[in-house]
Amino acid sequence: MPKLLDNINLPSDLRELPSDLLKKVANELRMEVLNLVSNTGGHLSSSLGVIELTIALHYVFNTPDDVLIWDVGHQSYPHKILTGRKDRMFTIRQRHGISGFPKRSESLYDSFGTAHSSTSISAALGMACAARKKGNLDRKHIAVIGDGAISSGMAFEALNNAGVMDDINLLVILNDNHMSISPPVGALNRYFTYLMQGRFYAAVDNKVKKEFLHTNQDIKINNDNEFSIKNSVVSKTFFEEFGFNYSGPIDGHDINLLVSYFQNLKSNYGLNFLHIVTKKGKGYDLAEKDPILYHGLGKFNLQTGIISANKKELKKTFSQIFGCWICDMANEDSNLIGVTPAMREGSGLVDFGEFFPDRYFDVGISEQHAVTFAAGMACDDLKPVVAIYSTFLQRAYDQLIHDVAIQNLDVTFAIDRSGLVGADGATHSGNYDISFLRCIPNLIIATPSDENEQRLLLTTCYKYKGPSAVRYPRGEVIGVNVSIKLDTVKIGYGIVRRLGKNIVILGFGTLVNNAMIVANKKDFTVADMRFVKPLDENLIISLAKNHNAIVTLEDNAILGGAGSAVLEVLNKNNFQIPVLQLGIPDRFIDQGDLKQLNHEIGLDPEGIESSIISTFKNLYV
Ligand SMILES: Cc1ncc(C[n+]2csc(CCOP(=O)(O)OP(=O)(O)O)c2C)c(N)n1
Ligand SMILES: CC(=O)[C@@H](O)[C@H](O)COP(=O)(O)O
Ligand SMILES: [Mg+2]
Repeated sequence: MPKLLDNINLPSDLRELPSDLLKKVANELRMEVLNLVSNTGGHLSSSLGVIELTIALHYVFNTPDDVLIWDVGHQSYPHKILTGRKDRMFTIRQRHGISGFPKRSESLYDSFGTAHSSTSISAALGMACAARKKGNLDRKHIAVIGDGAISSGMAFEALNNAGVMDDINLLVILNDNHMSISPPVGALNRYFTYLMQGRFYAAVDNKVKKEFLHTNQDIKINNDNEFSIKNSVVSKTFFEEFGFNYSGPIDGHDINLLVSYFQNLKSNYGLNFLHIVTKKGKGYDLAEKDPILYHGLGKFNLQTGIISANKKELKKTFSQIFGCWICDMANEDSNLIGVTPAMREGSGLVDFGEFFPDRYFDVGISEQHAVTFAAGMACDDLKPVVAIYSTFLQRAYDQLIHDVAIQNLDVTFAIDRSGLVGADGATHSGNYDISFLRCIPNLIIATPSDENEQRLLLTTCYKYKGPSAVRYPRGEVIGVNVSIKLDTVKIGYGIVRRLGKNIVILGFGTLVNNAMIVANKKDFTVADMRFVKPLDENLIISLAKNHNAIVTLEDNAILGGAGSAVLEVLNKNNFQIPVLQLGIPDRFIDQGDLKQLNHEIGLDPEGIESSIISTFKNLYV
């Protein structure tokens, strides 16, 4: 059967259709996304939840002239399919393929690059101000933001700013699916439920209503599946108080309803806020039932869904090792507190949250708050561990310096996803943490080379009374035995893993294992430096004295990283020796398979060996 989607390559094609065919387009688009992600992997649940919204937006608004910004952007797959990329979607998240997030360089329809959350309202507001200045009063600026993303401070800063601006053509659409990656947290979420209670809305799928409200004890759904509303009157909403014209909540899966709302809003110049309710994973039963599992995933079989592999056969991940460690440490120390800014599953904190509910805090997408919140607890002798992705810690840099380090507070940062992350690409790479952390006084920085070292260094840093950070990469561990003890090592000391000759490789983090492969072949020396700060100066100088050249190796940006720290030590000691710095080159590295990326930037064993040979060919033969 010919599909409508076959003839839709751009939103202009969509706009040719009568509105009664849009439901059919939605069914086809949903199948297209499902088929795609089952073959490529990617962000599924969120994309399935915005099928009708995406179609209605492109149908009514004049994209790309009207600006459309997807917050986080992990839900942009249907948008990409409708905006000229349908035939290349099979390359999504792969090297040189389509990005998993909106990207300005990829399409005119991607008005703003997103991936880190809660930026959409600020960016849309900025563009709206620019349009006002240029006298372009027709352009609409639309920010689509989820109930998770809108809870972040940055979104509020933008709303606050927008609320006092005149002549701004801005539409904020809150896509409220009652989920972040994990179940929603925080009072704002409670407020959204309250809005649902107070503002009865027509024609919403009762299944959606019921599930949306199931956490709220006050709401009863009677026999004919309607609400008996306890607090049935909401006077002015929070968003109206901010100066927005609020409408909703409406059913975000009713495509005709969305179209009629958008047609009204299109001609309504000013600050508009539309609250829609959707279901994460909509239309794929398995994802509806378990939107967390189907949030971001690898390839899977559409019929059977994700089949969990035999756990014994799989290597653990560094996040799982952290998850075990924090439970063990919490058993030993009742002052330990675990904090996550909305990354419970990814950070390995599911068990900790279950076993220690009183000591577990998911603070929502609020990295800045997470860090200062931990600092506050540390003032009262609690021992917070902030589990955070390297890329998201960037958001909380000032809090780390101003609230933790200057006051020398005892906060441990468990920094996951350091180095390149693969399919999420440049926006999510943790390439900068060594560079941005090592200039902060008081802070200890550890770089474990394997899972046993990870546990040792986590315990060491945790027991240190002051700020500390342990960074480890995304994905599988190396495969060494892990001691179940909670042992510590001496802070600021590295260890020589292999004694060879001529050239010494000073390794930071898991790349030490690649260094060992090269060194075993070429008879070089390898030191696992363990700490970037304090750096083992004595070890560096003594190894420098006994070798002809030094190679530094790290999965951090080459600029300002651990290699630079080694150069500073040599310089301070007036030591002259050739040094080759190996690390992540000074450019943004887009998505791709991690192995392939490491090969491309010369950080796999072959690349390391060939860099050393070409640089030092005269020094070791
Ligand atoms: C600053 C930042 N912190 C954390 C994340 C990780 N993250 C990606 S999507 C997501 C949940 C977003 O929830 P919501 O906005 O409600 O969108 P939904 O997935 O429900 O559609 C989180 C926490 C991120 N992308 N950016
Ligand atoms: C969109 C987003 O920011 C997250 O979903 C992220 O993609 C998770 O990454 P991991 O798969 O590394 O947990
Ligand atoms: Mg959500």
